Amino acid sequence: MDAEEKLSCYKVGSLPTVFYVPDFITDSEETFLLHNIYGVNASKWKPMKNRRLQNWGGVVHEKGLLPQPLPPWLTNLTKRMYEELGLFPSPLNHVLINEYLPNQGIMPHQDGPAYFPVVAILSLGSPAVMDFTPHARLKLDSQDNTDKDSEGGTLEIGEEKWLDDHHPFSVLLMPRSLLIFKDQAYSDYLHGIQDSAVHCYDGVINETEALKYKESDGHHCSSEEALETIGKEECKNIPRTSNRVSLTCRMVPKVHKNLFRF
Ligand SMILES: O=C(O)CCC(=O)C(=O)O
Ligand SMILES: [Fe+2]
Repeated sequence: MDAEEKLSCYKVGSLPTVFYVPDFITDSEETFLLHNIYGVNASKWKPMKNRRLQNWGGVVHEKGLLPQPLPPWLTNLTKRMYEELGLFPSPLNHVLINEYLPNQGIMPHQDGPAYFPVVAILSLGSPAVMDFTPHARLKLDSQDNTDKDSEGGTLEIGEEKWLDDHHPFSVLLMPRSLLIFKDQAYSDYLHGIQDSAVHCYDGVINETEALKYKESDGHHCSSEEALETIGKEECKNIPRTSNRVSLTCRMVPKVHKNLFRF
């Protein structure tokens, strides 16, 4: 099986370019990564308004990357992603690590133009739901909405209409899973995580794939309490009881060897 065939087994939802790989890493690899992430000098954490982050691989500018080598504890992972996924034209050279407290998230956004348009997000710690919303330019304006509404009235919130069969969708990100999205999912959609301590996973595009692994894992997940409630029909909510740490792994094609040669 080549990389493309292998990846097609992990396709979720109706877009051809969203993939969810449950248990991409093992428990001990998760522990190893968290140990290194929390072992760095405190100054490596950059506080943001609603999360904090570590930047590895160098500084990304609009025009490219001022590179720094990735630390050895990340290179096994990036090498594996490069080789196994077969989606990047050259080895991944940039990793952004985000840490979210249970009530923190990230505003809907599109990743910057400096990156090659494939992103691989590894999740650690607490589960979370990531929401994808079609870009505003793909929204029919309110006049169009009213025209298309069969009742002739105004649309309720949540009934927005989108061009070309674009629809909002959500993905449940379990610990140790890998989410990959590219092309249309990268350029036509914003992605974000709500900053609430409870996430609803009703209707996520990968419910089966995400929950299949929960029964058998038997490990001591930092979010065990949260996991217990998952999968019960009456309660499709995840209480985010502990921190979530994500590793956003990407490739910046344009690398600047010299600081002054931008
Ligand atoms: O934490 C995540 O899963 C998403 C992070 C993200 O979208 C980003 O760093 O651009
Ligand atoms: Fe992002």
